[in-house]
Amino acid sequence: MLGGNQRTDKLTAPNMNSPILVTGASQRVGLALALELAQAGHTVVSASRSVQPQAAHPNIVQFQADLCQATDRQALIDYLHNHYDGLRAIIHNASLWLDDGLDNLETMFRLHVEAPYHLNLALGDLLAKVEKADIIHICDETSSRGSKSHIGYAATKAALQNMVLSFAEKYAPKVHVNGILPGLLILKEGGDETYRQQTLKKALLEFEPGAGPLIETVKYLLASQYSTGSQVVINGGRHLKNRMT
Ligand SMILES: NC(=O)C1=CN([C@@H]2O[C@H](COP(=O)(O)OP(=O)(O)OC[C@H]3O[C@@H](n4cnc5c(N)ncnc54)[C@H](OP(=O)(O)O)[C@@H]3O)[C@@H](O)[C@H]2O)C=CC1
Ligand SMILES: Nc1nc2c(c(=O)[nH]1)N=C([C@H](O)[C@@H](O)CO)CN2
Repeated sequence: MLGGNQRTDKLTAPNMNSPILVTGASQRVGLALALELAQAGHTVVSASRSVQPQAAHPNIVQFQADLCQATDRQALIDYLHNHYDGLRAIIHNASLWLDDGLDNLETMFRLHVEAPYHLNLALGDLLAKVEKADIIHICDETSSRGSKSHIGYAATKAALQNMVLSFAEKYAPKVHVNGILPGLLILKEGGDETYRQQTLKKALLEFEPGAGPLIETVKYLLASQYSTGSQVVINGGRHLKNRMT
């Protein structure tokens, strides 16, 4: 039973002329997400600095871009406007988990804040051309509690999280804008076992989940007809561990 402004399921079906832009899809979580969406029939435009053979799929277009650079972002914006009728979704996944320092802070600001801000503003017209459009910001659960070891990373992810609220209001009702706040997903390759064990024990669910929880959440949000301005936490209950009760 569909009423009011509800959309029919057929509108969430993959539309080959309205791709999903996934930033940072050359490895790990972003790559797994891009391949999952491509296998579901979506056209995926993947924007990263490197082009990877692992991302080769008939439905994936790899667009090489350093999203810290406005000129590269503009080239991506122009490409999308020149080649597609609309844009089904933008998933801002590109990120750098850098140590603290002024240069690294500037880099993370450019990637986590400036790039999503620029792309959301410049691509709003393409998103508005499809019935069901989404913007998803991949934030971090440290956005809301800080991180003494990654102050700049957490601060820039917090800004990314805040922009969910502003763009959700700006683009309603045609474009839904939501944030995903992961805890642990995939540890860095080659990390030491001590760090791994310490990290796993920070959550109630003491295991390394991989890309799955994020992919499931993206699929839910793409299908949702009543979610915007939401922040979906997927952290294994980390916020409840070792509380001062
Ligand atoms: N892994 C985890 O446990 C957690 C991850 N997250 C978040 O989930 C998302 C995915 O995480 P994960 O897969 O580990 O991330 P990675 O750091 O492994 O990959 C980040 C991606 O961003 C791309 N990227 C980096 N810099 C740029 C740039 N200047 N321009 C364009 N693309 C760039 C990289 O591609 P390339 O180098 O080719 O440019 C890569 O594809 C991220 O947003 C992350 O912050 C949040 C919490 C936990
Ligand atoms: N861009 C990235 N962001 C984050 C990463 C990563 O590898 N790349 N990793 C983490 C950690 O796994 C953290 O969640 C647990 O130590 C956080 N963000």
